[in-house]
Amino acid sequence: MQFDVMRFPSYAFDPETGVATFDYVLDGPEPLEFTETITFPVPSGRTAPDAFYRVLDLLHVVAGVSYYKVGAPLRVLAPKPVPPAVGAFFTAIYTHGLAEYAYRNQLAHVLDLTVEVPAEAGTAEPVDNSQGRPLSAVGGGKDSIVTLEILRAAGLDPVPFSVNPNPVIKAVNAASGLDALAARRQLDPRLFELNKAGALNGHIPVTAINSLIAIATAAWHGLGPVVMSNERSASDPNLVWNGHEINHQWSKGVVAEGLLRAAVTAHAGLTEPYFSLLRSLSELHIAQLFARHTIYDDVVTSCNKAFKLHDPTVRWCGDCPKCRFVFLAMAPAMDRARLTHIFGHDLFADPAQVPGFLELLGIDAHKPFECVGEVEESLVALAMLDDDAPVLVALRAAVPPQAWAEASREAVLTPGGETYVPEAYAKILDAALA
Ligand SMILES: CC(=O)N[C@H]1[C@@H](OP(=O)(O)OP(=O)(O)OC[C@H]2O[C@@H](n3ccc(=O)[nH]c3=O)[C@H](O)[C@@H]2O)O[C@H](CO)[C@@H](O)[C@@H]1O[C@H](C)C(=O)N[C@@H](C)C(=O)N[C@@H](CCC(=O)O)C(=O)O
Ligand SMILES: Nc1ncnc2c1ncn2[C@@H]1O[C@H](COP(=O)(O)OP(=O)(O)OP(=O)(O)O)[C@@H](O)[C@H]1O
Repeated sequence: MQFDVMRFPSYAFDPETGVATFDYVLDGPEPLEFTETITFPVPSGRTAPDAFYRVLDLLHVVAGVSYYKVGAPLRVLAPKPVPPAVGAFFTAIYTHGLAEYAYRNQLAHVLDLTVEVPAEAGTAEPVDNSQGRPLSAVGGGKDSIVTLEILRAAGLDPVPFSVNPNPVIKAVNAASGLDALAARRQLDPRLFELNKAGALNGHIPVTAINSLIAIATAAWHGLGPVVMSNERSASDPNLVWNGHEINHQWSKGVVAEGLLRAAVTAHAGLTEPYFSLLRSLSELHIAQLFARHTIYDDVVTSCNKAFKLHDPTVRWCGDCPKCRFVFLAMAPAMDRARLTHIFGHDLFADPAQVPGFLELLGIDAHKPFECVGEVEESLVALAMLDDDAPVLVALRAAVPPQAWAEASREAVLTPGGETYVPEAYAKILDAALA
């Protein structure tokens, strides 16, 4: 299959049902057409404001990555004039956001794309949304639980929100006792047929898509900022290829956060659209904060296999990089019985897990293409554990002396780095960390 250009013919939105449909074309000798459907929760008695439609303009282009990856055409033509900040955001989504896909499929041209916009538009009138109730994105894992509980403890009355909540997310919301909002996202089923037939495939920047759906929902429901739980280490690349950083978690990183905020403010006017409350924290630090909340122990699930569209696991699979990393990160903050209860497995008792843990410790391979923390975090977590579980004994023996010396507990557990957290929320975070 060969395609010259990707186009975005139109999108439609019905405020009665909350259904938005986004059309895409991969143009070439044999064009392919796709339609993605997103169903927003409908608020009672609120007309969708201009800002909502303007966020849909951004979502239309960003959600196109799932279809772009079928053919990787050389050109991507955005549908309407937008401010320069939006053009920069689109290009970053199609290059950095698809970098892992480009690397795995050896498609160097993807990293050099520029999304073409028809003309430059002016910026939108400001819409002050900073004082509304926060919409708190919930993914079912430990990070968003920590954010939800910090916001709740500060009396901010957060609204939990998820895209396609699966049983894990529903159970987390039930455990929180808060009323949640949800949006439905349906990929064009044709994509799955093409995948079965061997079309190009790979990772897409899903957090950017979920984030824009969350911002549109907040705008329609008259809520305040969308609060994410993306950690410091999400900005850390997996490897460098042809001079480009390849980061599985790029759309969770701080650069993506800044570009997305700037694009939404420029095009939709929202003055405080979106930030990650946990940006300054390591995963290890977040795991320590999670350990304070036992009410989620029967439901919290970070394993990505539980979030597959087809044949998901019920909870933790117990044998993937993410399970291993979160197990290691939580281990210093709770006793082994509680940890084993949460995971349904004791990963430190199983010697078959040793090679996977060695990857996390930076021995033998690059950081896995998964949502796992930095090598230093894994080393510090290991150094904080002093019992003789078989896996821990093997890992201690394998770590070279200089690696221990370079891993600083203080650096890992001290908040730091660039963030976009507004002042009022920064005070709340400080209080939670005190
Ligand atoms: C659940 C999961 O980890 N999925 C990744 C996996 O896809 P798989 O085929 O095993 O399962 P499905 O997710 O059910 O996908 C079925 C097909 O649909 C395509 N697709 C899915 C969602 C979408 O928005 N667009 C799509 O085109 C997908 O490509 C499949 O063909 O492997 C894929 C290839 O590496 C990954 O792209 C799948 O990742 C999902 C998009 C996903 O939701 N993953 C999150 C759990 C995830 O990775 N989150 C990151 C966040 C960073 C980021 O925003 O990039 C993280 O936790 O680090
Ligand atoms: N289905 C979803 N709907 C809305 N937001 C989501 C969804 N899945 C993930 N997110 C959000 O995207 C961000 C990254 O997700 P991620 O999976 O890393 O977080 P998590 O589930 O809270 O924690 P963990 O890292 O333990 O899995 C988080 O802010 C999370 O709340």
